[in-house]
Amino acid sequence: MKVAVLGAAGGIGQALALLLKTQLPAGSKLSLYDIAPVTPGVAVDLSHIPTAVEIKGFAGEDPTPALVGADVVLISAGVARKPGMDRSDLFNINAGIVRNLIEKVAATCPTALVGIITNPVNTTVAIAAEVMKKAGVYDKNRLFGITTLDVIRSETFIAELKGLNVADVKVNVIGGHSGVTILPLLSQVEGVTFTDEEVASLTTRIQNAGTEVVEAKAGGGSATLSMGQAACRFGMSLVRGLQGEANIVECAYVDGGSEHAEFFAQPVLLGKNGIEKVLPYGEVSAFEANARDSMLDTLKGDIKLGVDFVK
Ligand SMILES: NC(=O)C1=CN([C@@H]2O[C@H](COP(=O)(O)OP(=O)(O)OC[C@H]3O[C@@H](n4cnc5c(N)ncnc54)[C@H](O)[C@@H]3O)[C@@H](O)[C@H]2O)C=CC1
Ligand SMILES: O=C([O-])CC(=O)C(=O)O
Repeated sequence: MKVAVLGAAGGIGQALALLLKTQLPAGSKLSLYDIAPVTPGVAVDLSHIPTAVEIKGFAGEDPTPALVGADVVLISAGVARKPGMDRSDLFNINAGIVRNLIEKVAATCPTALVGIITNPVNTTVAIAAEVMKKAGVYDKNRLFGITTLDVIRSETFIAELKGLNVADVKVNVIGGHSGVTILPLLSQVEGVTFTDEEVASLTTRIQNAGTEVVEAKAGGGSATLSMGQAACRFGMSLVRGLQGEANIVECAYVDGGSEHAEFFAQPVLLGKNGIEKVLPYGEVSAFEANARDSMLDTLKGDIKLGVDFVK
C-alpha cells in the first residue's frame, strides 16, 4: 500500500504525515511531496519513528517521483484562509495548484484513490474531475472531497452539548464543505433530542467552525491539527476499503449520482475500487430539507466555477 501526501510540508500535511506514519499498516509506503525544500527533511524526521512504514520526501516543481505506484493520494497543497476571507477567496491560487497536481496524478497513478483537502473543496473537486476527464482517466468512484472535518466537529460538539461519550456519537454531514452547504443531519443522531433552538445554533456553529479556528489563529492560518486527524481518519478508511475490510462507511463529497447536484457529500461504502456503493443519507427533518434545498444554488455555482475553469 502506498499513500502519497501532496502539500506535505504544510500545517495539515505534516500533521497528516505524522498520523499516517504511526497508523498505516506494516509494510506500507508513505510518500511526501511539497514545493517547499524542507520536505525531504520532514520525511527524515518522521523516519526516526519506529513503525514499519517506509517514508520518503520529495521537493521541487514535479510531484511525479512521489506519485509513482501510489494507491491513495491525499492533496492539501495550496493556501489557507486568513480572517475576513471566505473559502471561495482561495480559488484564484488553489484552482491552478489542484489542476496542475491532478494532471500529474492522471499521468502517473491514474487508478489511485484521490482525496482533495485543498479549498474551496466544493470547486477543487470539480476541477479534479474535469482534468481527469480531459486525460481520459476519470473514474467517479475514485475521487473524493474530504469533508470528514465537518463530521468530527459535529461529533465533538454534539457530545459536548449533550454530555455524551463522543465515541458513541455518529452523524451524517451532507452537502458540501463551506458555509450553508455544510448540513449536519442532527435529527438522525441516536439517543438524543434537540430543541429547535439547539438545532439552529448547533447547525450554525458546525457551518462556521472553520471560521472559528481562522479567527482564533488570528492570521496564522486555518484548521491544521483537527484536519490532519480528519484526513487521517478518511485516508485510513480508503486504505481499509482497498484491503478488503467490510462495512467501511464515510461521508465524502462525491460524484455519486445525487439528485441534488453533480457533487454532493453523503455516506459512501468504501471498498477495493473506492466507492462500492453510494448510500442514501436517510430521512431528514423539515428544517434539514429546507436547509438542503436552500444550499443548492450556492453548491451548483461552486461546481460550475470549477468546471468552467478547466473547460
Ligand atoms: N477540506 C477541509 O476540511 C479543510 C481544508 N483546508 C485547506 O487545506 C489547504 C492547506 O491548508 P494548510 O495545510 O493549513 O496550509 P499551509 O499553508 O500550512 O500548507 C500548504 C502547503 O502547500 C504547499 N504548496 C503550495 N503550492 C504547492 C504545489 N503547487 N505543490 C505542492 N505543494 C504546494 C505549500 O508549500 C505548503 O507547505 C488550504 O487550502 C486549506 O483551506 C484546511 C482545513 C480543512
Ligand atoms: O475554514 C477554512 O478555511 C478551513 C476549513 O475548510 C475548515 O476548517 O473547515
